[in-house]
Amino acid sequence: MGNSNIYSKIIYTRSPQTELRAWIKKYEPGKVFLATEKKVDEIWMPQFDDFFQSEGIKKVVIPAGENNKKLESVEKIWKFLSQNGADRKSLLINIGGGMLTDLAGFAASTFKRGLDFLNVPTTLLSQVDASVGGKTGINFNGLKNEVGTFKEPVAVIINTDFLKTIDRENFISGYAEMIKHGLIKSPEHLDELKIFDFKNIDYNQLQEIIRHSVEVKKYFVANDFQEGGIRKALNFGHTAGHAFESLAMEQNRPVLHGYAVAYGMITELFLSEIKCGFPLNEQNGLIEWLLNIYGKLEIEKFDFERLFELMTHDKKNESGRINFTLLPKIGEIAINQNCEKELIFDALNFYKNLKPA
Ligand SMILES: NC(=O)c1ccc[n+]([C@@H]2O[C@H](COP(=O)([O-])OP(=O)(O)OC[C@H]3O[C@@H](n4cnc5c(N)ncnc54)[C@H](O)[C@@H]3O)[C@@H](O)[C@H]2O)c1
Ligand SMILES: O=C(O)C(=O)C[C@@H](O)[C@H](O)[C@H](O)COP(=O)(O)O
Ligand SMILES: [Zn+2]
Repeated sequence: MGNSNIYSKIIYTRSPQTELRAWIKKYEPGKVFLATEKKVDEIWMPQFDDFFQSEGIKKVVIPAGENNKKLESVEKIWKFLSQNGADRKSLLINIGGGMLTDLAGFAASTFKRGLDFLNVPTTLLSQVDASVGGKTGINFNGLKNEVGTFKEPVAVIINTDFLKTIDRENFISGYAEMIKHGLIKSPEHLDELKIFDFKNIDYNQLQEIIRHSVEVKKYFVANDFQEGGIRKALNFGHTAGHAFESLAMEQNRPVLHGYAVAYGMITELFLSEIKCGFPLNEQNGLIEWLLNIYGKLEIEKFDFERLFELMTHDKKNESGRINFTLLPKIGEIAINQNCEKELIFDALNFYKNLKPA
């Protein structure tokens, strides 16, 4: 497993065009390209179109939404790059949420075996998590991120102004990954999240909190780029969370990724108490808080087999065993926690019986 101590340059700015101009200058004229998605294109690109046109940058636009994080969309980007003469020394600028940065990062990292890409994340979730750390990928066969690569963007340009146009659901979806960062590494970060007023957002304060979250992500990425060990911390809540997300998708009642992670964290806090002695009083308080923000995905007993089956595809599994990342306490992780089917069913039953807030 390759470890890496290098990571992309992360730039916080309220003037993304200035930063972009400096990056574009590093590449040959005509060899810089732009990928975005429909909604971001409509809301934000009118402010960028003149700039990109003046730099001679061509754009490909993908339909918005998680169901477009798929092979056909990758092909669309590959074709665009191919038809416009992209080569190994080219740069692809990705502007969008996590769907787009995962997808276009994957397209860039595989086209001609990999060209540079730069992420400009436009959702909270992509600013604190998806655009950073080099996991790229697409969903395949009903499974989350089933095909992907590890390749870091050359830079990530974070501008909190983009967050002024995202809706409340997408804001709190991103918030779940921040809560995860607090739980796995930083009680201080968790405390600031508990008191942050996200009904009345102070964008300067938000930028600082985003920075704290990104620091947690960077720590694990820098120490274990290809997830051989401690990077699995960043997957807390995701073994169950991805199963909930896939189940909801196949039952035509999709949930946002961060919501699924919140449901997954509730389930895995239960397992954390049983397997690692996570304090019960704190577990109760956290679950109540999460239920209050995220509500519940209602599940039935007959869903348990399917959820378990989905978990058997988790990327942390080894030798047919389902491995969770669990917490002995806030800020401490225990990776590779193998749980048997019976215990997983107990956890699902615990989740099922919770009363929505
Ligand atoms: N690579 C990683 O490490 C990593 C980490 C976490 C999540 N992810 C992935 O990220 C994806 C979720 O990302 P997401 O939550 O950003 O979803 P998303 O990209 O689908 O964006 C959410 C919604 O917000 C819209 N949107 C984007 N920017 C906007 C803006 N500035 N204003 C208004 N609307 C805007 C989009 O069109 C979409 O409707 C999932 O596929 C998840 O698996 C990847
Ligand atoms: O960066 C990581 O490592 C993560 O696990 C971050 C997660 O929030 C993210 O959802 C990631 O895409 C999940 O990866 P996967 O390997 O479980 O598909
Ligand atoms: Zn996630």
